[in-house]
Amino acid sequence: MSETQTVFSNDLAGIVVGETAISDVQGDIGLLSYRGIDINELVDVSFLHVAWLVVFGEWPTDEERRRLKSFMCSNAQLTHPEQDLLGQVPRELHPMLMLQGMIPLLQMPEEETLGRGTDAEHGLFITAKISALIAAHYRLGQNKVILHPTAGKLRHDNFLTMFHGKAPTHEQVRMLDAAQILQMEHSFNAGTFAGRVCASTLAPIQSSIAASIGTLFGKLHGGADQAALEMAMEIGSPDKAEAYVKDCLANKVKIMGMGHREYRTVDPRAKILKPMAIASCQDEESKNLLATLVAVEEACQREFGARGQEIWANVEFYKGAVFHSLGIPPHYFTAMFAMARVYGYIGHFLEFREQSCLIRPRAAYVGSPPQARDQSAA
Ligand SMILES: CC(=O)SCCNC(=O)CCNC(=O)[C@H](O)C(C)(C)COP(=O)(O)OP(=O)(O)OC[C@H]1O[C@@H](n2cnc3c(N)ncnc32)[C@H](O)[C@@H]1OP(=O)(O)O
Ligand SMILES: O=C([O-])CC(=O)C(=O)O
Repeated sequence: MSETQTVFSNDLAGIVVGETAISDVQGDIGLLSYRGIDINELVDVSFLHVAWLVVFGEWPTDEERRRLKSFMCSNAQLTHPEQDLLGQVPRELHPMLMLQGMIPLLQMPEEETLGRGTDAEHGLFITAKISALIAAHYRLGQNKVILHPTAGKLRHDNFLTMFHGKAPTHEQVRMLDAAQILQMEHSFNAGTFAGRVCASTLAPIQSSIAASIGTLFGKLHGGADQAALEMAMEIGSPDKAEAYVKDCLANKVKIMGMGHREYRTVDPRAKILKPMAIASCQDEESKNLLATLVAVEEACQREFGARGQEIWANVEFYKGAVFHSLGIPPHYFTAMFAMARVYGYIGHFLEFREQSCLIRPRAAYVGSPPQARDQSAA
């Protein structure tokens, strides 16, 4: 056991627990970059190219692009055994629980086609399967047939077609690409950290990704996307937002999609997603939802301002409005988040394994002191 200074922290806020070269979250000034490139510059780049950059730290060559595209398409089709397994999953099970359960059951490919090692091959195989699992789970829940990807189509063109059963517009694909790029990676967030802890025991990549996905599910983390849009639906209209916010604050209820552990200003992803939501919410119902979200954000800022504090929307707040405009039901939002974040998880798994060590903190024991066993007791 190494001699280290004892630091006590329940929530690890502000504690540095490792190094990473994958992304940089500059919370004070609201900047996020992947591999040294600001997300504002990455948001319009091809989705799979950014994914490769996040995972491997360099842009793919032309040959790697070609191989990756075809690898993704061929694996975004569920095999018969995979379809049978998914068929056993209760239809009403939350998609995040379905993903966390299904990922370790996937049969990993034996051959390597991407030339980046077994862990990377398995990780990217899982990314392709996640999109297929989400679309198939949704369609089974709708009593519809499972659809397969079409070779040559863009990744999210295929996904939206497999989900809805009809081809999306070019604009919808572009919007989903951008939203997914924005969610791809975020340093040592809870889900990624859980995956690193799992990787630290030398568990395989599918265990690490499943651990991350289980952690992403909670409402204080990735699950806030579903919760934020459902909150707007429950509030119903912008004029009721102020009373809702006051009531939450009076009862110490957190407002979903607001606040962040690292950002002390607006989350740079929310800054991009808000105008996207404004552009995409066109029908009356979507416009009302969006106006309700805006009213919640403003009411939060007024209430916190009155106490001399600040609060800002995070990535989750307006993302739901964008997904809603793409016809994605709220309980699939977090699974869509996982579908993007998994590239970050893979990058961290590969990075961590380069300098692997067991992560095992210490606890302050506060139970009864150890006692000698009463020998007279039976
Ligand atoms: C992808 C992601 O994971 S982004 C985050 C998604 N999560 C959410 O949107 C859930 C809502 N937000 C929250 O619960 C929090 O802001 C968190 C969990 C994200 C960050 O929490 P922490 O860093 O622990 O901040 P903390 O909870 O200490 O907040 C500081 C103060 O602001 C308050 N606060 C922070 N966020 C909120 C919120 N959303 N609603 C109401 N009050 C809030 C806290 O109650 C606390 O007040 P206090 O000092 O009077 O006790
Ligand atoms: O970093 C965090 O704590 C949460 C977050 O924004 C993310 O995971 O994208």
